[in-house]
Amino acid sequence: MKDRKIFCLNNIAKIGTDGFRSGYTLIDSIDEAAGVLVRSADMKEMSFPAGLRAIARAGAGVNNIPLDRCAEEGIVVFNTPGANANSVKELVLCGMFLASRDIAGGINWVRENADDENIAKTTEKAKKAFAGTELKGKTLGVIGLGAIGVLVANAAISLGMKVYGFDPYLSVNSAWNLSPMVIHAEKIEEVYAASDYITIHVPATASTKGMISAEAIAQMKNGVVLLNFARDTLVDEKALASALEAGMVKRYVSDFPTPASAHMKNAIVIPHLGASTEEAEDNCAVMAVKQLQDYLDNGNIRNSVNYPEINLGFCETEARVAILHRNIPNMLSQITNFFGNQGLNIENLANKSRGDYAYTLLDLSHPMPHDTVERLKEIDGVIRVRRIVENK
Ligand SMILES: NC(=O)c1ccc[n+]([C@@H]2O[C@H](COP(=O)([O-])OP(=O)(O)OC[C@H]3O[C@@H](n4cnc5c(N)ncnc54)[C@H](O)[C@@H]3O)[C@@H](O)[C@H]2O)c1
Ligand SMILES: O=C(O)CC[C@@H](O)C(=O)O
Repeated sequence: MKDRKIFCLNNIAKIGTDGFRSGYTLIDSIDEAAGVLVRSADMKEMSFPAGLRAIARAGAGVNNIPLDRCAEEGIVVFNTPGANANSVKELVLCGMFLASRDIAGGINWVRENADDENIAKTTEKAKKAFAGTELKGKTLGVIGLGAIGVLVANAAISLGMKVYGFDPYLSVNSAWNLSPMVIHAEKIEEVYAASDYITIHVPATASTKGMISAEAIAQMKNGVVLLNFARDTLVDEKALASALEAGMVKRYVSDFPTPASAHMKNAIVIPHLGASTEEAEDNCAVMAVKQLQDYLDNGNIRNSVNYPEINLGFCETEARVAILHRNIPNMLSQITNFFGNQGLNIENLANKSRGDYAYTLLDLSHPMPHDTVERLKEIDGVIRVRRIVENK
């Protein structure tokens, strides 16, 4: 097997990296890397070496990775959908509890009065300043019903809340997993109008940037609690700060400290702990490493965010070749003709597209001539060719 060098841009749980088979080595720089494992490190301005074939994000959000540039450079990007969803769900529930009574203020009060001999007595007088309300019977709006949103919605139902869910792109899997007690909001405005608590669980993209705008906040109930465990950029922080000052938004619970949110009145800001549990870190690392190895060793793509999924299992013929290319007419016939003209029979072939890009993975009856990769690269529209397996 060819040597496979992997660079970890963030700390990746050992149980994941222990899963690399022999032939893989962890290295200290990206320069020689065939694969990168990353969590939240910002890769948007990084330049990538010519030998880099894949980036595996141990987590859900991929707004730290330049997906289109990677596709253009023949770098397949993976994430690990759902692997940290339970961890985030638990922190969202915690956020709702923290917003419902001033638990943090109460804990601080106890610390500040730790030397008071009569603290047990003064507690009974002081505690009314930290009292609040229950979640049971209140209404929660969940925007984005993916891996996390579904778990949050279902848990809130168990807590006795009335739950509205909004997701115009709901997947079949989410629909299967969602409690039938969740009320289907056809418009986001229904969620704004009905909810005492609103939690957002959508990806950070150009279209979701600033979706919690002044206009959106104006449609929410006075005194709403807003929870953001998705990304800071989803919220217009200027509009939110004014709404918190005015009491229109009672509390903002966020997992994303920014210079603005860290100073906001009535904000509870957590240092990005959503995915920081042993279980989530292990799940993400194991999944990321499996997907990365399956791509590097077998050419199979699972859970990519910039190339289509393809799985041909293990190669059982003499050779396998992987071709990343543009999604334009005549690519497949040029590729199959190339092999046909050399008398090489294609035993298995998979071809799929995703947006502007496509992937062709094929198994051949006989070993390939040594110049196959270079000659395939000459076809207009081909981005990267890899000779994956030679079973001699
Ligand atoms: N705080 C953390 O540590 C942490 C951990 C994991 C994920 N996240 C963030 O949470 C996001 C969601 O994670 P997930 O695992 O649930 O992802 P997911 O892909 O499973 O779910 C996202 C859902 O949002 C929906 N959606 C997209 N655009 C929408 C819109 N405009 N309105 C309503 N719904 C919309 C999609 O249809 C999908 O169902 C991630 O993209 C990431 O940014 C944060
Ligand atoms: O890796 C982390 O700690 C956070 C990951 C989280 O934001 C995600 O999008 O999965």
